[in-house]
Amino acid sequence: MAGLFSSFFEWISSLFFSKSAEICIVGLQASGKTSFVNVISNGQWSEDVVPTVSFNLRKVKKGSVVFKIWDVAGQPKFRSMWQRYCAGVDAVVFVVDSHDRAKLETAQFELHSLLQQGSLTGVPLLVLGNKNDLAGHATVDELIQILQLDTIRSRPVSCYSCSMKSRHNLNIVMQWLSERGH
Ligand SMILES: Nc1nc2c(ncn2[C@@H]2O[C@H](COP(=O)(O)OP(=O)(O)OP(=O)(O)O)[C@@H](O)[C@H]2O)c(=O)[nH]1
Ligand SMILES: [Mg+2]
Repeated sequence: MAGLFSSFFEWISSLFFSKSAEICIVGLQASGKTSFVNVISNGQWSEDVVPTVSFNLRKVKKGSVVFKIWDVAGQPKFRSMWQRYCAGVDAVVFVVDSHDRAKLETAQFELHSLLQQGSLTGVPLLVLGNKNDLAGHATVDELIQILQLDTIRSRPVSCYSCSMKSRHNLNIVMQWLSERGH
């Protein structure tokens, strides 16, 4: 009963005290960016996701935070667009397929090229090591090392291992993103 009452109270307060956060999601193709947006917006995970062309803009309300989310395509021909959508957002989410170890070096290169852009100065970064439901995925410690996350200065950086399929760690990811709301 107490739980029901507090959920009701949270729902009422979210109607009156909503915050907003603008998020840009980038990363190599097939890392799971669109899957992430699908799972957090309607709970649906699918094996058949159409590769994104250019970008999608979605609005998602979670608790008291309204997220404006740029889901930008990851194929090589679209990567030069990333910086345009990342400029001035409240957080950049960089998604990697932690099971596809052969692509981690390219992910490292693309991440650091993006962060060099002056328009992204100070923007918080969240790195998601997605697909941790697959055996042999890279751990957070491995991702920190291979993606050279410990060399990133002048911005908050966090890294979580997660799975859009099993939803592992999605609560903590959404908590991190909600803290970017204002
Ligand atoms: N096993 C597993 N597969 C996943 C997971 N997340 C996404 N996938 C699959 O990975 C494939 C690519 O997912 P997308 O969400 O389209 O990837 P994307 O990063 O949006 O790709 P682009 O739009 O081309 O940049 C799809 O077949 C998804 O079902 C996960 O957590 N585990
Ligand atoms: Mg996509």
